[in-house]
Parts: sequence; structure tokens; C-alpha cells
Amino acid sequence: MSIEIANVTKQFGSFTALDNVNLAVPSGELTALLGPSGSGKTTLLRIIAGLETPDAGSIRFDGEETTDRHVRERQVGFVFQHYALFRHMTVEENVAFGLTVKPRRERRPKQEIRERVHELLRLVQLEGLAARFPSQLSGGQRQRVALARALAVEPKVLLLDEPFGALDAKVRVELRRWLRRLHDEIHVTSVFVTHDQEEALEVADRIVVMNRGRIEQVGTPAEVYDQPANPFVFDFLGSVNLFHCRAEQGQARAASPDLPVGYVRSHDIEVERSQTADAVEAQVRHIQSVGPAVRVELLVRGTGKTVEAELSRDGAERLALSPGETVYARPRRIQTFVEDYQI
Ligand SMILES: Nc1ncnc2c1ncn2[C@@H]1O[C@H](COP(=O)(O)OP(=O)(O)OP(=O)(O)O)[C@@H](O)[C@H]1O
Repeated sequence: MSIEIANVTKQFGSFTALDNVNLAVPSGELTALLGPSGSGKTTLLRIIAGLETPDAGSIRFDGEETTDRHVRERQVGFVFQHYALFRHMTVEENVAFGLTVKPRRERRPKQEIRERVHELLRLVQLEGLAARFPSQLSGGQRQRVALARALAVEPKVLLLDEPFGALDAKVRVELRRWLRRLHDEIHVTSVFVTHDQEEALEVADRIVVMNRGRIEQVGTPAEVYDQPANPFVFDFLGSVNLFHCRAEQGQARAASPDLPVGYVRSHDIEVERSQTADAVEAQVRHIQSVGPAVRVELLVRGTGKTVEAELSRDGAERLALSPGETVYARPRRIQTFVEDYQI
């Protein structure tokens, strides 16, 4: 089921939460709505769900006008950050819930519901835990139950609002990989809200970058990361360092304060012991190991500005840097934008 969002605007009092948003969500894809807090991601998801009505614009499911349809008729499944499982029900009963509360004429026979629930528990890899209560599960297991419950009613669209937001970092990473594999199996059109760039880059087929109620860019993870449409997207998707330089086919040329500002990712800064044409002189301020990488904070000579280079452990060992030393920072890959933007 495809979703088309056309000219959607939503105000809360005088505050514009969504400002003329247009978006096409292709059928069967996993789309991430990514943006900082307050950018309108949840509001857009709730409008797709039918939990919120837009002030203007329309929502179509497979080309069919859905804007005034009740949430129940839209056939959407939800998973929220805080697993809203029924505490007094077992895992099996939780997953079966949507099927057992259907009107009698639509309800399937008990045995069929049981089979469907067990099929779903197999899918979310929780078959052995059917008889447990939510309090006897880990956070990650609860979210998988919530997902199985959402899928039980065979939704046409699956909506997930920060589904792993309340989990610790390691479980988050495991679950997002698992969600990606699950989506590859079931292919239900899914929209996923997150403010975590890494999560969006790793999980989604397509990323919608939002900012202040507007869409800044829509693209594949590689497109938004490698070809950001503007400085906001560049900034939101990773580290930013500003260099005064001229970009020639992505290569930095010279470094003088009179040249325009270019945007460089930390891992695209080369630290060298000797001066080259496109490098700036800098002093090592701080060196920090972060897992497999080493971050080096550099004070650029004559500007008072700092940049951060991210080196591999091997690279850092070869350089054997110490704080206070003079080095040369050379941007390998540089992005410039016509529009002026202050970070
Ligand atoms: N019911 C409401 N009444 C008033 N303002 C609201 C309401 N719902 C959302 N807002 C405001 O609209 C803006 C967008 O909110 P929304 O929840 O869509 O953002 P978000 O991008 O999902 O943020 P977060 O990542 O923090 O959840 C926020 O500034 C929020 O305070």
C-alpha cells in the first residue's frame, strides 16, 4: 500500500507543527522520518494513522482519499516507544488481542487465531515465551511482542514511533537489524520515526529528513549522507567541520579566510606532519580514543576555531600525536552549498 501525503499543514494554536508537507511513501518500503526533537515527525505519523486531523491537505492510501477515514478503517498497525502491552495478559493473549476483539462475523475460529499467533511469535522469535507475562520479559522482547501484536491484524501500513527509543544502546542495535530482516521478509509498507541518524541510515530504504515542520530532503541513506541537499542535512547526519576553502570537484583547494565555507566530515580530515598545499596549520588540543577510532581536536592557527579529525587507531598510532604539537589538517572531501547557513 503506497501513501501519498499532499500539502499537509498542521497548527497547534499559533505554532505550525507541519508546514505544507508533501511526501510519497512507496508500497512495501521501510521509510524513516528523521529529524530533531520537535521537527514534526510524530505529528506526521499520527496524521497518517488518523489519530490527528490535518488543518489542510490530504492523505491517500493507494491513491484513495483517506483523510476523513477513521483510524479503525485505515488498517494501520502501531508500535510506540513505550510498549503498551496489557500487563494482565500473557504474550500469546497480547498478540491475539486484535484478532479476538473483532466483531463476531469477522472473527476467525479460535484454533485459527492460535495458529496465527504462533506463526507471528515464530516470526519475532519469541515462540518459547508465549505463556509469559510482559513483566517477565526484557525491554527488547516486549517490543517484539508489540510488533507481533501490531502485525496480527494484517495491517496495510505499519507505523513505528521511536520503537526502540527506551532500550539500551546494544539492544537497540540488535533490534534495528532484526527489524530490517523482518521487513525484508514481510514487506509491509512501514514508516518509522527516529531522531537517531545511525538508526535511520542502517534500517531504512528511504530517509525523510525533517526540520521545523518541513521536509529538507528525501532519499536513500546513501543519497542523504553523500549528497546532502543543504547544510542542515549535512549537519544532522554526521559530524561537521567548517573550512574556508575552494572546492574543486569535491577536493579542497587552499585555505584562506577569504574563501567560502566548506563542510567536511571528521573522518574526511587527514592529519599530516608536514605542510601540503591544501592543509591548514593547527595545534593538537585533545586526543580521545572512541572504540575503533581516535578523535583529535585541532585548533586551527590564526582563526581560533577548532576542527575535529577522526582517525583510525592505526593511523593515530603511526602519527603518535601529543597535545600541543603542530600538525597540518587537510580536508579530503568537501561539500559546499550556495545557501548561507550558520551552525
Ligand atoms: N497536541 C499538541 N498540542 C500542542 N503542541 C503540540 C501538540 N503535539 C505536538 N505539538 C508540538 O508540535 C511540534 C512537533 O511535535 P512532534 O511530536 O511532531 O515532533 P517530533 O519531531 O516527533 O519530536 P520528538 O522527537 O521530540 O518526539 C512540537 O514543538 C510539539 O511541542
